[in-house]
Amino acid sequence: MMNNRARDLGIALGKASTLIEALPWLSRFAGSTVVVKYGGNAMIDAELQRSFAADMVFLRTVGIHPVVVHGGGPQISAMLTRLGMESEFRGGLRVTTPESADVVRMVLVGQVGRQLVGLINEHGPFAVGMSGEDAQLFTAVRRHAMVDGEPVDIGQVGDVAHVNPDAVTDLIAAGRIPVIATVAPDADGVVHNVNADTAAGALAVALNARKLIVLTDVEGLYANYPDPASLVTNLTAEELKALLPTLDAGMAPKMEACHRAVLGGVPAAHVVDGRVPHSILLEIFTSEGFGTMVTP
Ligand SMILES: Nc1ncnc2c1ncn2[C@@H]1O[C@H](COP(=O)(O)OP(=O)(O)O)[C@@H](O)[C@H]1O
Ligand SMILES: CC(=O)N[C@@H](CCC(=O)OP(=O)(O)O)C(=O)O
Repeated sequence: MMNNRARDLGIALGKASTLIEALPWLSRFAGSTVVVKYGGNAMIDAELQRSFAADMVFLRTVGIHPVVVHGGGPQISAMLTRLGMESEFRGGLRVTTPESADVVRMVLVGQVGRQLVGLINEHGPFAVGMSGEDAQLFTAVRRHAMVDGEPVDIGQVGDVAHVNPDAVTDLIAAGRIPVIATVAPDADGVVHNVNADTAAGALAVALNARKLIVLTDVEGLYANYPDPASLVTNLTAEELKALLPTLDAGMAPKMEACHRAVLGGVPAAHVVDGRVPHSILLEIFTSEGFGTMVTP
């Protein structure tokens, strides 16, 4: 039987080797911007939210610039239910009336965004919440959902037509962590509901990010969903392009965002399991990486 001293030494050596394994990644990514999309389904547990906040502060402390784009789909649906309103999705996107657009904005900006800002700021004066409306961060253009190959009108739902990166880079230069809610005005000032994966992909391109990391509630992309043996660890943009039309509602916007990011010059886009505490750190600072990685 192993004595306690030998066991403690083994644990200590394991910790030291984890730290030393991080060294090349720490120097490689210092000074770069990483866009992290934090999905509403990965936010359900308070402990996970706290570890997510600590991870963002960890990245900032080692000289990486994290930019958080958050979702909140389940939280919007819960609020709509409380208000006696229906949630309807077409092609993975929420059908958004002027009334539900108000609720989307209230929940993303006033509830989910505030919560994340508060958790990050338990560590110091770092996080600043904003939405696509602030400093003209995003200009939206109305989009349709694709259902059975046909475009369907789903109301006030937008894609990102234009990004003002200064709105974010000014905050980064001041040492802040931007926490972004994805509602955005169109050219006429009408606020649109933008899917958070979509917005994160567009923002990663506009910021010349080193990585886009999408945190969700599944290990990564399954080629043959839901067979866990079909987890795809790496794929190129071209391989992904072939898969996109086959993907179901939840995964489609994420993989489209990864595709848009790498085609737009982001060197790597990842989908990782937000249910695993510190999965972002495992992805960035270990040689094996974590989840699914898309490269150009
Ligand atoms: N091919 C696939 N691989 C992995 N997950 C998939 C796939 N197709 C559909 N999904 C579903 O997508 C979900 C993630 O999307 P979603 O629920 O919108 O999460 P989020 O709130 O993080 O944006 C997974 O929980 C899974 O049920
Ligand atoms: C147009 C559209 O569908 N918008 C999303 C915005 C929030 C989101 O994307 O949240 P998750 O990342 O948690 O799914 C919605 O209304 O649910």
